[in-house]
Amino acid sequence: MGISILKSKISLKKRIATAEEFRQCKNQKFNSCEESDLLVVKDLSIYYGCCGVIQNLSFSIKSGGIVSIVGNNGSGKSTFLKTLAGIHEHFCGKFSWNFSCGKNEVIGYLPQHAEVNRYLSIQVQDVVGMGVGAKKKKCAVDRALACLGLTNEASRYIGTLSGGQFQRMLFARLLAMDLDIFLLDEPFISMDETSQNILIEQLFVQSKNGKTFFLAHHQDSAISPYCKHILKLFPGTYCWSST
Ligand SMILES: Nc1ncnc2c1ncn2[C@@H]1O[C@H](COP(=O)(O)OP(=O)(O)OP(=O)(O)O)[C@@H](O)[C@H]1O
Repeated sequence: MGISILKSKISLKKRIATAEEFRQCKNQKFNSCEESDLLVVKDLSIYYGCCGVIQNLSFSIKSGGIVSIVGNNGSGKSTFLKTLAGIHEHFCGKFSWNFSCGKNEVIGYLPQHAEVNRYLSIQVQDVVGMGVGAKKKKCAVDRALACLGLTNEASRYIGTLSGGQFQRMLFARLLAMDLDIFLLDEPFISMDETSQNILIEQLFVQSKNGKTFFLAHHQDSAISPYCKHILKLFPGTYCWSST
């Protein structure tokens, strides 16, 4: 079992969204690949051993936008993201990514507890540039750092960052890779309001430009008004809604 790929010839229609747009408008139409679904989930049940975590989940989405995944502790948010990432393979039913709806087939995954040794003598800019080819590196890293408000932190050693700055650095690393699909597991952990707002603004702007984010978080998060779809997980069931 694993991730299957649907073929399609549809291309993304891109437009540039701005931070100003984020502030002024949260109900505008989202940019999307209009004729084909980016992800189809059908009768998906996910297990640890014989213990079911998620049962008979079905939905489909087009590209572009933020999918909010909420639920109590232990409801299966992380497990669902791990399954979509191809890390957890104990499931039945199916899900299919239509990668040709976007331009990059690599999925960015930010786990809830990233296993990064903070005591390595490595600078922020080096971490952010890790997944980028040499030619594009400087430009991509500078842009990602600026997006996350980390330009002044570029040459700091990662062990000196605060928890919130560290989280933003990990997201900047994914942004620098110019991916189209992101799975973010509680990215607001350790973030104060300022850091959260920087990240929320980026998620919104990037989603309006055709990127798709799956975001596990707590229900009262400030990101909620900017989400295109909401998946609420309950024991043995779920609720899917779209704005
Ligand atoms: N490796 C594992 N082996 C067995 N059971 C697990 C494993 N990881 C998680 N679980 C169980 O699966 C269920 C879902 O866990 P998961 O971490 O996906 O929930 P969550 O919604 O992300 O929780 P939280 O909000 O606390 O992060 C929980 O009952 C948990 O105990």
